[in-house]
Amino acid sequence: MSQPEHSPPAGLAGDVRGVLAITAFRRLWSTFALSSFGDWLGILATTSLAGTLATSPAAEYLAVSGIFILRLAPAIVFGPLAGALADRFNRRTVMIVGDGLRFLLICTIPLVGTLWWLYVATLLIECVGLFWAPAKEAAMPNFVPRDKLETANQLSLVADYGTAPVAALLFSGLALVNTPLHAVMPGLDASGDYLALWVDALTFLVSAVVVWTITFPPVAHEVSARAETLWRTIVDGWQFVVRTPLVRGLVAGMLGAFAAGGLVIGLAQRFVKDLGAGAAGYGVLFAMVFLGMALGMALGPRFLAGFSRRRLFGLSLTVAGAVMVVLSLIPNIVIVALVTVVLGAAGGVSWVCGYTLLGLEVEDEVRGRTFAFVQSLVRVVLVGVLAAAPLLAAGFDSLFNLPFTINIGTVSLTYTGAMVTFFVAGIATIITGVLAYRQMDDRKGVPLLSDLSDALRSNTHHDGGHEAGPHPVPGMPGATVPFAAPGGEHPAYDGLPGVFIALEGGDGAGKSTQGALLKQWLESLGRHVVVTREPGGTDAGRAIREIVLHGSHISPRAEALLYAADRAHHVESVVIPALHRGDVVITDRYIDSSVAYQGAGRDLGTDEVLQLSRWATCGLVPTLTVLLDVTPEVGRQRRGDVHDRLESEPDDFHARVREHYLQLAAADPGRYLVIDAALPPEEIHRRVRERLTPLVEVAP
Ligand SMILES: Nc1ncnc2c1ncn2[C@@H]1O[C@H](COP(=O)(O)OP(=O)(O)OP(=O)(O)O)[C@@H](O)[C@H]1O
Ligand SMILES: Cc1cn([C@H]2C[C@H](O)[C@@H](COP(=O)(O)O)O2)c(=O)[nH]c1=O
Repeated sequence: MSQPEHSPPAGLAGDVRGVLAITAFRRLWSTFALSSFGDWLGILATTSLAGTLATSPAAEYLAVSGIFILRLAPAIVFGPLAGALADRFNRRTVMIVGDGLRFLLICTIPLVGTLWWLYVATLLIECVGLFWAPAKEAAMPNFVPRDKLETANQLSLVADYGTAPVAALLFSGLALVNTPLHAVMPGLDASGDYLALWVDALTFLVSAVVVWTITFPPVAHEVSARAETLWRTIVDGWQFVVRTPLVRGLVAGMLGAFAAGGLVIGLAQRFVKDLGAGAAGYGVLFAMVFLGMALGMALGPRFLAGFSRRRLFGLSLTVAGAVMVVLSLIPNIVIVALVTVVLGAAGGVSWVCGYTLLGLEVEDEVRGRTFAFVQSLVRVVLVGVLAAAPLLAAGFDSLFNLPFTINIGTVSLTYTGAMVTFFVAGIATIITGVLAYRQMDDRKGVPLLSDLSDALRSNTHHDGGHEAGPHPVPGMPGATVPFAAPGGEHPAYDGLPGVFIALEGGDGAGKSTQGALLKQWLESLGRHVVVTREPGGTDAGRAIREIVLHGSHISPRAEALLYAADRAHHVESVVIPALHRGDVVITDRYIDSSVAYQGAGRDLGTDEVLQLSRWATCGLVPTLTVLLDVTPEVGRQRRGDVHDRLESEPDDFHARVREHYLQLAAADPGRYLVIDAALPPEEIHRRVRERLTPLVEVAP
């Protein structure tokens, strides 16, 4: 994987520069932009040409819709097949051949110049695009580090949709310059469609050449994948989506989002007309949706940088649904226009989160198939919704005898079938969002509102700066710790106002349960509390968590280093800022987990592992560590059937872990509270409170 050639500054612009500094990605991205631009220009030129080539006004309407149907239909029929094939072939080759074929096919349209060939060529171009798109989507995550994938996805979406207005402007410009050109070049038609098609073809040729210059990172599975049967590959891809709860939730959520979006698009014209706003209002509404989407995609993930992406996905969907309900209930064009920005923003956030999560959570081997399934299903849903929306609205009109007007004082509100459809779709989207949230939640036990406010506060802290500057850390060139901490071994940690509590113990000991109870209690005392965890308290940490807990085999030393890496980033970006604000930080696991699990459990040496974590954290030590002492048998019973990599270790591994935890606590009783985890949760909580009361009461 290529690395950035220089260290970029922080912030959105910095992130974007950081990703674009990866030369191979920059080139790949330029091909995305070129191909998308070509697609938009192609849509405009082919639909316009279809209208021109039709022989009557009625035929004109059918000819134009025929182009749209032909653009959507191949995905429904061939989408999964194309995705499976894209996974089996070299992605670079698929992209070069795909762009080359599209160049040739587009050239044939003005050369043949008939409506039937326009249809055939459109169908073939779309079929080629079906192979190109999953190859592109599946290749991209291999070009950027995992923590930059979200920014890369945002850039990819900009390439996908930001090129649409540019193509539209160029299309209009080409129509203008076509008039003098047409006089001297008889091969061009009078309307400028052929000229647009020639330019369109050129974009695909350039894109093919650019892809040809890019070296793709090697993909381990390519050779073995070729040995599988095609049918097996398709079935595996489909089963992967259906059987993996996270991906299932993600795909269902994304389809819900598209269904809602399709419904808004399908009924927007009618809805605006019902509001008495006409074509101008329609234009404004569209502009607002796109403005909102752009804002949501660009700013949402940044504004909530520390917030779980899985939670954000479900949450943004739910917000989108709620906004649709508001839209349906307040039929006033000004309010609708404003609220539509929020709808677009929520849709944009869920879209970028969904794509990022698919890129992160789906293994490279089946990623192409998964993206292809999603893309095909999205199209099926869009076609269905676009067809059903007017029927539904008309059905509601006759069922409820609409329109119906309510007069509230001087305000009169008129409800139509379009609004009832929006209302129903909004409720359905809320349900989808809530289900996706519940199925994908990776912060169970952490209340949503406080999680959100923690993320917002951390963000404000990062972006807003603070009075004391960051401290350079001796021995770590370039690293800084913003402030001093209580109980730290490093002088930079002296005097941090917060309280740092670590919850430790074997798997299933009840740490999350106690963390949630503790937070509730501390908040009732008026303290601000940050509940976090290791591994996975940050975005980068969540990616590390996937590798260490759910990935394939990794060597014990690599595992120890990954936990240390997660910890280093967690401490610097979440724990220290919160302690500086004077918050109480409760972390579910910290250094002792590494010492017990990797040092004793994996037998890597407890001293070495401790040194590694001390270095990673610049010696930040918790104010108090609560050790919930659980036997391997009880822990196993509580965990049930689901086991991650560490949990699947045999009981003697967990016995070594437990033994070492107890040794650590015995060596420093002043800093540990050991509690029998078999006690009832309320009793454990009472004991923790008793010990913590003096610590949290003296603090501000
Ligand atoms: N004191 C207790 N007595 C009995 N059951 C408990 C107790 N505390 C928690 N449990 C139950 O045990 C299970 C594991 O609890 P919890 O998720 O809080 O543990 P954990 O240590 O955070 O787990 P892990 O480390 O595996 O993530 C849950 O079903 C929870 O309801
Ligand atoms: C921090 C840390 C964790 N582990 C292990 C311990 C658990 O099996 C998992 C974390 O899962 P949980 O559900 O969040 O308890 O990872 C470890 O081996 N080393 C560590 O440093």
